[in-house]
Amino acid sequence: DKQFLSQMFNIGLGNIFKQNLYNDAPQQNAEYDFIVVGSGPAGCVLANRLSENPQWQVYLIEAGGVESIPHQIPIMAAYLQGTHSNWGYKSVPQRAACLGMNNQECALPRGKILGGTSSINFMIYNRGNRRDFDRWAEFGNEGWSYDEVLPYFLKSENSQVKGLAMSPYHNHSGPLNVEDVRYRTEAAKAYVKAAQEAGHNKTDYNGESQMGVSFVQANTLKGRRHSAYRAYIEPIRYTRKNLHIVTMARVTKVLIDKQTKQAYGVRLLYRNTLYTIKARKEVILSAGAFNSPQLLMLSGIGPEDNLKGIGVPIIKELPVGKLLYDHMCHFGPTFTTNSTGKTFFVSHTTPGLFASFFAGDASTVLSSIGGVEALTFVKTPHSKEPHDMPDVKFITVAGSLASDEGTGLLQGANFRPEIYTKVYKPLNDAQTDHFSFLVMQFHPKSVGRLWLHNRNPLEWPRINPKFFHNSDDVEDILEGIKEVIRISQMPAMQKLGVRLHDIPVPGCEGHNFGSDDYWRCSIRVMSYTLHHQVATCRMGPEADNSTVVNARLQVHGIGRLRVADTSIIPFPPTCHTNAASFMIGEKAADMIRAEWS
Ligand SMILES: Cc1cc2nc3c(=O)[nH]c(=O)nc-3n(C[C@H](O)[C@H](O)[C@H](O)COP(=O)(O)OP(=O)(O)OC[C@H]3O[C@@H](n4cnc5c(N)ncnc54)[C@H](O)[C@@H]3O)c2cc1C
Repeated sequence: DKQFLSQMFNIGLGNIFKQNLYNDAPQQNAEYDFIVVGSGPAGCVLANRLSENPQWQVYLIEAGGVESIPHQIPIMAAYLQGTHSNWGYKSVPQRAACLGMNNQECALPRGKILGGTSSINFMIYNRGNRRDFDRWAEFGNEGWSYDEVLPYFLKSENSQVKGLAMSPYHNHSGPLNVEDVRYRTEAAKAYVKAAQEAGHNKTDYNGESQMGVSFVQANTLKGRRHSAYRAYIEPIRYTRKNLHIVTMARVTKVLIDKQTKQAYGVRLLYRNTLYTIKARKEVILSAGAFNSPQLLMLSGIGPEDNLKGIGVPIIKELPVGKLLYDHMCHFGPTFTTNSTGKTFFVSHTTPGLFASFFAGDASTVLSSIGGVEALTFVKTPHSKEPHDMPDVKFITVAGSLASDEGTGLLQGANFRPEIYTKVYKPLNDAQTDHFSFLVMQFHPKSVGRLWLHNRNPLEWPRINPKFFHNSDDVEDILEGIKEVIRISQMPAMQKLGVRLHDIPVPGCEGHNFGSDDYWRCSIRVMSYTLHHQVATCRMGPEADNSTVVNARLQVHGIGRLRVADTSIIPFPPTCHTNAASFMIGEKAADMIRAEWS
């Protein structure tokens, strides 16, 4: 069966064929109206919306390739991190977090593919708290309050979630599909009930209030991944003649006139040749929270000390990469039930399952979005946030690191093998039914940064998220873990015989299992980022020396250059970041259209 899985990975001939046939290979000194660098959600939206104007020639440049069969199968999400669709970044070794990872390096995957990270992510659709956006606006970003961004969330959404047909918070005619996950385990159903027994309301977390529990809303279409590529590019790729797309092409620099401080194009590496591509109107960086700042710095826009240190002439001094927020979580706790044989393990996969999936059956385990089933937004007792602002979230996941038997998830997250062999393999061996929680903190006090250690554009930026340098962040997650355990003791859970899986994680055996100190230790060992890096090109008024772009997403002091992706988000949001990236793309496209039309 494992062999069958690996064979599935190697299929994709149709895509390779398409990629060669429809690739708009660069021509030296070619000119377009807009150059969009990077095809994540923001880049795909921009490419689509700007090319709605037939007068405008748009060039979308993507460093990676195209989706193939495994990208479509939601349960395989974690495996995609082991493929070329992932840039494969790792943090510098951490001293206060990721202690369970090889060399204490946290894995920081990012999509390198047409569709960007939306083609390898876990497909959770989650927009954020009203107060997040109101805070962006209060920070000096005119036009970004909740009431002003909601129309752009709606514009992108095609909701098919049951019970939301009449909700003013949802649209049913946008390009990006949102639906329920049809495959649901008994444990998840019991959990949603138990959370309500514990006092958490059932809610639509993308609606009036986030607070409470809900089954997850997913970016899938009939049970298959619906990425930015599928939603915004595929439907127009072969028909819209003014949209030009090149894949496997890497932008190495933005070209900026030193006198006028105007961007006029990009340098592009394609099949070992460097090209100059020119923009008549604008260059838009949508290369993601690591690569947009990297490209700015390679182009002479960044902190003076860093650029001087690597010998890049400075065009504009700005605090690019000086801020980096992310959402850390604790992988666990895991709970067992008193049954066996129901939990999905990868060795249960059969060719028949794949056959029914591709025949259109969206109800099998293959449509489960990497095992994610329910979300609970919680304000813990020690939180000083307003009453409607959660500080932690619980992600209910079918199974655990045992589900893929120590393969995709373990390797993708860079966990040391003994984490699996000691803590999770016993669940495999006994085929014990179980489920887990990722307990995530929304508003960390720890702040990281990103910098370049040389000017080679093909090298990784250095990334130090400094997770848990402020131990208040650990305390928030500890509060969350205690609440999860309380919910597990509710009648609906007890009917399944739910109990805490109590094998201590390696490195924490010295603490009494279940004590606060045990969990504090476990939080630092089993730290697992949810990959919501933001603020590396922070949006805000120019007078604020922590910001890189203004509210129109224009780089301060540079003409014809914008950044539009999650790097502009000024504060850690109360959500996952994919939906926001679509919203940013929609809003950016509207602003650009208004300015150039
Ligand atoms: C494993 C994982 C799981 C996640 N799960 C979820 C989830 O379930 N729900 C959720 O809301 N969020 C999730 N996220 C986060 C979310 O997917 C991202 O925040 C979002 O997709 C970011 O979009 P973006 O447009 O900012 O950039 P990206 O999607 O990162 O896109 C950037 C694109 O630019 C390209 N690029 C970069 N540099 C260059 C260059 N020099 N030249 C050409 N192209 C370049 C990249 O290859 C990439 O395609 C997850 C992230 C990860 C990594």
